Amino acid sequence: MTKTAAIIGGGVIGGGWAARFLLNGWNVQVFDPDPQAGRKIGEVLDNARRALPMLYDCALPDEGALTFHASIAEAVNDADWVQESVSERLDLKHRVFADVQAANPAVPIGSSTSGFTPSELQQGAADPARIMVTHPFNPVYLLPLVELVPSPATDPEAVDSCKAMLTSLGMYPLRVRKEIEAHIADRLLESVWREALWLVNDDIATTEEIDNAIRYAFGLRWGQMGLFETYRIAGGEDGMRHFIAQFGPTLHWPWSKLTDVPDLTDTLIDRIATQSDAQSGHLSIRQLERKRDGNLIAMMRALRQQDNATGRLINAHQQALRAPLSDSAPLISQDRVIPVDWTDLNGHMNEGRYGQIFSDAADAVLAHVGAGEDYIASGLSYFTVETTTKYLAETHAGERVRVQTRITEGQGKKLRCAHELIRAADGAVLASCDQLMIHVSLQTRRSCAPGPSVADRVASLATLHASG
Ligand SMILES: NC(=O)C1=CN([C@@H]2O[C@H](COP(=O)(O)OP(=O)(O)OC[C@H]3O[C@@H](n4cnc5c(N)ncnc54)[C@H](O)[C@@H]3O)[C@@H](O)[C@H]2O)C=CC1
Ligand SMILES: C[N+](C)(C)CC(=O)CC(=O)[O-]
Repeated sequence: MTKTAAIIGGGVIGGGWAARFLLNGWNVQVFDPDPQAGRKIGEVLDNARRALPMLYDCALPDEGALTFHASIAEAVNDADWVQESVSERLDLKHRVFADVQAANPAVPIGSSTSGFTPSELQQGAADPARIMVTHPFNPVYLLPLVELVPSPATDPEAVDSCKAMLTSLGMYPLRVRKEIEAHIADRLLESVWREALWLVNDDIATTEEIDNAIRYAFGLRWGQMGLFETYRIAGGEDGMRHFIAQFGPTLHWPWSKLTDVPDLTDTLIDRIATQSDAQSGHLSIRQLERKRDGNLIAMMRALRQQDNATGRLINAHQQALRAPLSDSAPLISQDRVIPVDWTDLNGHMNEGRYGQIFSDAADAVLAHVGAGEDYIASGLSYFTVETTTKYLAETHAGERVRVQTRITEGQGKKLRCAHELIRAADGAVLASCDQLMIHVSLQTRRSCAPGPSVADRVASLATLHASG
């Protein structure tokens, strides 16, 4: 049955949560007194619809229904999960929890708070056991981390089910073992932010120079290895011990101003805002969001290829999402969205990627007939010996497509597939590919007859496709 999330507070973060839930098939019920909330969430959702499906090589679940409600009680009434994302004020959050628990006493509540501890959030609550911190990162629909912070009063079962729920949304719940203000990640971000404010305040660097220092170097390192693994390598062959021996003493040198914070005077705020306008003011926030999303997708897809960190998480989520093929005529061998890194300077999908999608389609067909990973590990496989591709219409990033495949020849060593790439929106045929594969032994690297079960599966699908 479709699950329902109530989002209380539909700003930057509530909108991101709404998109994450909706695009993973949940219904979403929003309460936010801001008359602009519907428009703002709609715009975030448009960006999310464009971005999130591009991360995967298969289709996401059908989108859930989004509704707006006139009160907290109405929004949470039948909800399976409540995500509180109101402004960062403890009194406001307490009032929201009171209203939620009066309307739906059993529902678990996650708070997006950047800094409050769960114990602080639970003060005065009717049922503290249902309340925990689930702190996400912007954009919530793309970045997987959620800091999951219970207090000793939080029900451990509610924490376990929250963990499972977040995983099913493709997120990475990091269970924070001891509650602390600003959790783990924001403590780290705060350090960099404070140091950066000093650098601008002391007129040592502009906002753009600081951003360049991050994005041309350690920002790239952090995205795939974090801090400690990176510094282990920086220690050379002797690793962390050598790193600390060399850079330990510098901790006592004046390399940081973190013991102190600059006053946010009007002059400093003006300087930061003016420099930031000069750096990025030519783009609207929505344009910046789209630029950010495209970069994030390209980086995360690269990490998928390496099966590393966030990439490994997305690969595992895709395994859970991918529906098995059924013996239809034709087979639906691919159902996906064209990702942003598949397009070229002409602004459409590059011809090399047609080869990729038809190759992925063939892999799906081979797995379906029993010639997948285990079969290949046993020393048998198919090699492609000929393809003829016709490019019939342009395809663009963000478009949902499917590949329909018929087995047109399936006797002996030969397996011939006729693939058609179809645009989901209007059924237009975008390309076709005739692909001949020959069964081989991976020991001799020469052709040989397939195993009996694979031969039977291929032959029976060829018969089905000849008649269907
Ligand atoms: N902006 C960020 O980068 C991040 C923020 N957070 C946390 O998420 C929470 C929300 O922050 P943002 O989305 O940035 O703020 P925001 O200002 O964009 O959105 C807050 C929303 O709460 C609504 N609101 C105010 N009172 C309300 C009430 N009584 N009931 C329902 N809605 C109400 C406002 O109308 C507004 O739309 C905060 O706790 C913040 O610390 C967490 C991660 C990142
Ligand atoms: C600035 N911030 C403290 C609100 C940041 C966060 O909480 C997480 C993020 O997305 O950077």
